[in-house]
Parts: sequence; C-alpha cells; structure tokens
Amino acid sequence: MTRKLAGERLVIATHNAGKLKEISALLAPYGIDCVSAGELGLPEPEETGTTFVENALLKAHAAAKAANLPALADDSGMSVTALAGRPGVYTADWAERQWFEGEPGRDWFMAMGKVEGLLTQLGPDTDRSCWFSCVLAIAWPDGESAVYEGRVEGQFTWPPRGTMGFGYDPAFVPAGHDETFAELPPEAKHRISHRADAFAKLVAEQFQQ
Ligand SMILES: O=c1nc[nH]c2c1ncn2[C@H]1C[C@H](O)[C@@H](COP(=O)(O)OP(=O)(O)OP(=O)(O)O)O1
Ligand SMILES: [Mg+2]
Repeated sequence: MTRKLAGERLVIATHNAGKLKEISALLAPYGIDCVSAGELGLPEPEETGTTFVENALLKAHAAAKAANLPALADDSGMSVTALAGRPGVYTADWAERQWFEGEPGRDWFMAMGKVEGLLTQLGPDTDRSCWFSCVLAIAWPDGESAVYEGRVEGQFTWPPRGTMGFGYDPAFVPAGHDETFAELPPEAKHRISHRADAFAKLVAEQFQQ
C-alpha cells in the first residue's frame, strides 16, 4: 500500500552525519518538517540483518516506534566486483570506531586501505569496478513500511582524493567522471548517487505531488 507523506514530521533515522546532510539536502525542496534520530536522542539500533533491505527496515521501524512518527532510514555500502561484492552490507564495519577530537567517528582511511590491500594482492591488472548501493526504508508507527533501492557504478581508485562527502567517497570515481565523489560538489553527487537514485523512487511513490 502506498501512503503519501504530507504535513507529517519525518524522522531521519541515521546517526551518520554525512548521510544526514545528504538526506536533508535531498528532502529540502519538498518542505517536509524533519528531525534527526540524534536530535530526538534515539538509540542506534544494532544492525543484525544480512542485507541492506533488512538493515534499512530494522532502523526505520525502530525509529518510527520510538518516536511515534514516520521514519526514513538508509542502509548503504560499497561492493567491489573482484572481492565478490565485499564489503557490501559490512562497509561501515570495516572502519573501526574511533574518537576524533573528542567526537565519535570511524576510520574511513583504514577501511578504504583494506579494500586497496585486497585489490593489490590480486595483482596490478585487477578489475577495480565497484558500486555503491543504497536502500531507503520508510516506516510508520503502525508497522507499515516500504523500501527503495538505488545504485551507482564506478571504479575504486587509490590513493584517495578529495575532501567533500563522507565515508568511502575519496576512493570512488563514478562512471563517466574523472573526479572522485569527494572531489565533486554535493550537487553533482546528488545528480548521480546511489542515495539520489533511491530517493527519486521514494519521492515518486510517497510524496504528495
Ligand atoms: O555516499 C556514500 N559515500 C561514501 N561512503 C558511503 C556512502 N554511502 C554509504 N557509504 C559507506 C559508509 C557508511 O558508513 C557505510 C554504510 O553503513 P550504514 O550502516 O548504512 O551506515 P552508518 O552505520 O554509517 O549510519 P546509520 O546506520 O546510522 O545510518 O557505507
Ligand atoms: Mg549503521
């Protein structure tokens, strides 16, 4: 069942500052009143699923129930062809949790380095193609939900380049571009990203047009 969003407050159910910024920018033109999981003090649920869909649904349902509001969650990751799709759903886990100047964060450079290390072991002519996936899940307090999947193809590059974006962006060159996602301005990333792809499908089905 499709349930159009209108006039209701929406929880952005992520604890990742980079995602929050991107999802807020994607939502901005629609005038939806948003609040983040962090602002509401919601706990970060354990991601026990083995697929993006399972984890996105788990996060959206947990936030919708806890806040008694509709909630939008994102589960995403990078899959490398030559690594049989790894790290995939475990993309965040490959980056150890660390403290940076008193703030909790993750060591993305180390995580990208793990991918690079595995590709290097496979030899100099290894296929470096990879893709980002994003599953957006929207859930309501009564248990209803819907999921939308997006994807963007590209190449894993080393060393990492650029300072924009977040996560694995500095090592990802989207197909048809020379710059990494961390070198492209946010508007350019929003035209082609896995998140923007999933978001367009969400908008088409769930937003009052
Ligand atoms: O556009 C992207 N540009 C770069 N890296 C990205 C992107 N999209 C996902 N990624 C990577 C990093 C992220 O940590 C992981 C997803 O892990 P994932 O569990 O979905 O997110 P998370 O734990 O960081 O935040 P939360 O679960 O609170 O939404 O994939
Ligand atoms: Mg997570």
